[in-house]
Amino acid sequence: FKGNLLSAGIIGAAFWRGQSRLGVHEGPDRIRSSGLLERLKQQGCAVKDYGNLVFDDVDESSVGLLKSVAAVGGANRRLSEAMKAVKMDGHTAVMLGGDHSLAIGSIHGHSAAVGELSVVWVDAHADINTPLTTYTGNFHGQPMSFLLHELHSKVPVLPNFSWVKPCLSAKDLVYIGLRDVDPAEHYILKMLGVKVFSISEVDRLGVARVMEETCDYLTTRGKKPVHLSYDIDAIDPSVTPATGTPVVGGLTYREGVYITEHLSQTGLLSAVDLVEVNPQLGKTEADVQSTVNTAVDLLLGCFRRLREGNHPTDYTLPEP
Ligand SMILES: O=C(O)[C@H]1NCCC[C@H]1CCC[B-](O)(O)O
Ligand SMILES: [Mn+2]
Ligand SMILES: [Mn+2]
Ligand SMILES: [Mn+2]
Repeated sequence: FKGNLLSAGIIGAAFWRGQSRLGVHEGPDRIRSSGLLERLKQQGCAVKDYGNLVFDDVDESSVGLLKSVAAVGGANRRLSEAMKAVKMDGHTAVMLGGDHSLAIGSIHGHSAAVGELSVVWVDAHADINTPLTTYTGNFHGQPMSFLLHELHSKVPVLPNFSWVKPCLSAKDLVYIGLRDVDPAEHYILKMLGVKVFSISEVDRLGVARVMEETCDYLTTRGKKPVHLSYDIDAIDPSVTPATGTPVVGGLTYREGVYITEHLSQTGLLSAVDLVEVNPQLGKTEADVQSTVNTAVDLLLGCFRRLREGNHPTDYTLPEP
């Protein structure tokens, strides 16, 4: 561990086949071109860009209503290998999506490097349908079912998915921002006793208390590395409209950034996904820019940016 020097390892995952709205694969390069790496360096963070993953074309096999099964499995296998490598290099990993099916590879690869971890999932949605409960067949609504030990017996064998081993326990998962959850997902969350701070809890407790309770809950059984999986649609669509499944009544910009600031100061943040930014879905260029700027600010908050201001640790005042 390099003292308290923060170091970000960036992986672009320009992948869209976990859902059906074209454009989300443009997310990584759009976030980069908005200055993410430069801004990270300006705030004293070391940065290594691992570029965008190259995903092989696969012969698709339809499995019931499931869409792009082999492509999703293959892309996530590639991402898992890349995430493990970035973590083994000692960085805090940053996975730029792409759709949320990519959390399968991101969390799997993170766990391959660090072992047991905890997950904070910030999203309007639980993304915990199994391949048998999904009604859309879109894998961005299913990633959590492949990761949880407790759901392993409910997930069928699928082409290109045999490499996935469950790596997360339900007690090490916290959701923040839920406001559009399917009945099957709600049943699963209750059955497994997963800790959920829906938007109602954010309203009731306030985001500061939600974050205190999240961190207390996750550190009760020992401090594990934290994987933050941030779906941009957790934020209110008035701020981040350029996304595939917007839902009214989301987190404010301030609440969204507070979440990342709080997790950053725990010192436990080990990997972050920033997914579902779809530049093609903004009505105006301003809509797209607002969405992308928010994504960048959320990520800067993960690397100790404070809204009060920052200065480089080695800063000295100029002498006359
Ligand atoms: O399973 C699904 O397809 C649906 N289930 C209910 C919420 C909307 C959608 C999944 C959205 C995936 B997300 O969070 O990555 O946008
Ligand atoms: Mn999601
Ligand atoms: Mn979502
Ligand atoms: Mn989505």
